[in-house]
Amino acid sequence: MAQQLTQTEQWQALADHREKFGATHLRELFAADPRRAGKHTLPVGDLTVDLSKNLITDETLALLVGLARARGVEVLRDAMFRGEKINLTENRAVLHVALRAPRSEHIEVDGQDVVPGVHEVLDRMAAFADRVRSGEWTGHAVDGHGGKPIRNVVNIGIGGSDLGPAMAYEALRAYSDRTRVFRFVSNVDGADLHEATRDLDPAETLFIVSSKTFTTVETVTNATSARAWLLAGLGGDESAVAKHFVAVSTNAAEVAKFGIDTRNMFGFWDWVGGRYSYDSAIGLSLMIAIGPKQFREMLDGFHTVDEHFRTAPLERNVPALLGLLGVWYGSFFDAQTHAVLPYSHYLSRFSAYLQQLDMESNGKSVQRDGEPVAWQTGPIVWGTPGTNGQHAYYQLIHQGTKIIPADFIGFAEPVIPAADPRGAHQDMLTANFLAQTEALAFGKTREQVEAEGTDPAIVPHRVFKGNHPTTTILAPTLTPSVLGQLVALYEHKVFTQGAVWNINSFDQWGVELGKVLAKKIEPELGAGGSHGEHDSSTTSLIERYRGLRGR
Ligand SMILES: O=P(O)(O)OC[C@H]1O[C@](O)(CO)[C@@H](O)[C@@H]1O
Repeated sequence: MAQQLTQTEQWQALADHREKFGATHLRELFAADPRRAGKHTLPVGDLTVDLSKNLITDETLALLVGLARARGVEVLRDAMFRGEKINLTENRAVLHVALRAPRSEHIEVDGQDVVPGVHEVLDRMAAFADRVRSGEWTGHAVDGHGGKPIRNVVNIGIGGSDLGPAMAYEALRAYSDRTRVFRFVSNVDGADLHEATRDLDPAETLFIVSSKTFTTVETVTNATSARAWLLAGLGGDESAVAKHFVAVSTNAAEVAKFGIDTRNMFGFWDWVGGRYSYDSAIGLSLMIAIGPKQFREMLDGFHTVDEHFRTAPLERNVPALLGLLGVWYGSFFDAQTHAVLPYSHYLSRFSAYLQQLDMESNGKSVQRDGEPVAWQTGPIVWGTPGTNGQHAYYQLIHQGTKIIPADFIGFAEPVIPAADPRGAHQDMLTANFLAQTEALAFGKTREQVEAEGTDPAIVPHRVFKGNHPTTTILAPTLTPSVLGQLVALYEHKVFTQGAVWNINSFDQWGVELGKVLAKKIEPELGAGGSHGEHDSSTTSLIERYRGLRGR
């Protein structure tokens, strides 16, 4: 049995340090060291990451790095990059880093170099994307007329087969082909597919059915309904499917069973986890949107941070340090959540994407050997773009009773065209971005409030205690490469935490039970459906539902 995290001398040292740290305020830490910001600001790729507004001293970081070493973060990291099967419960390698490895690299799984296969698929994707983008790939010919060029691309997938491409499309919308419509359907609620297709011409629509397993009920249900919609719109000719459906999957047999020609399938591998997959063929919709060249720039951005994570000493290894800060707050400050607050409207889906990446990876309570953990694991991840959040929930972060460590992500240059006068909003956006972390760190004292002549009865309400920890990530502008860098940063942060906590960040058994029960309940909802064995609450809700539906 591995040594228990909380029994290690490094953990004990951190616990002692936390006791001494007490209520030390960021005001004191900054006052004591004029070089604090410079000392705790680190570059990675195009990103500048300022850790100085965290509740840390040099000693904290040294102790956290010591813990990471003792927990074998570097050892596990190197095993991942070597293609070892570190996903123990599924006996799989974890090689999303191979998806963005240059052609010249060699990474082996079971003695086979996987990099050539990665590039072969990327090349096929690029050729296909170019054909769609140029209008060479046309839809089904109807009534003797030639097929129409594809104007609408609808990705059907869920979880990792949706959140990544949907987030990245939003993020890189400004780099996308604006003459085409891109939509992402995930929810089995028929409203999703209905809204995504109601104004589209089937003759101009391409569906990309994205599913690693190709057995996910939501995706198969939506794809089946999409095919029915297509055929209804194109005169029922089954041969239309080949022109309007392509698949992205690891499961050729299921793709064929569904009726998609496997020549129109783009593959990936079992060593790519769903939530780590949007830089694989799962990103096909994104590649059609932004073009192969910019897609590859995004992959290069990922690779830059992969190399940093692989080679930088832990003391200066940004994703590792971000992960360690999460360990520090989760276990020593009782932080339950972690906010990610991007100051870019284009990153509106970023936190939703990170929710799966982080919470599906590290929402675990047993260790790699199956023993229960006796420490906190992954946080609740949430957030929306600033400045909107400032007018909604920031009140609680500033003056509530909870500690909410937060990442603030901002950009110097706006992405909208230079000629657009609304680019001038950027200074206001950035002023808010900077003001918030300053306010959160330093707050406003009773003395300051009183000195403003505030009514004494109101004074306590206007005090900001400050000392709320934040990390600031600043990039020149949001490009495909920078997006890749940001995502890789969080992937490796999550990895680091999983290694420290000794959990398997690469399986997701916690999603299974609900799926199994839903399968059992579904037939019970229909007219004459038998009553299965359930608790009294579930049984009466099933009955109420049937009553409401007149069954
Ligand atoms: O790509 P698939 O196989 O349809 O799976 C979709 C998603 O379902 C899950 O398995 C569970 O929610 C995710 O991990 C995955 O991203």
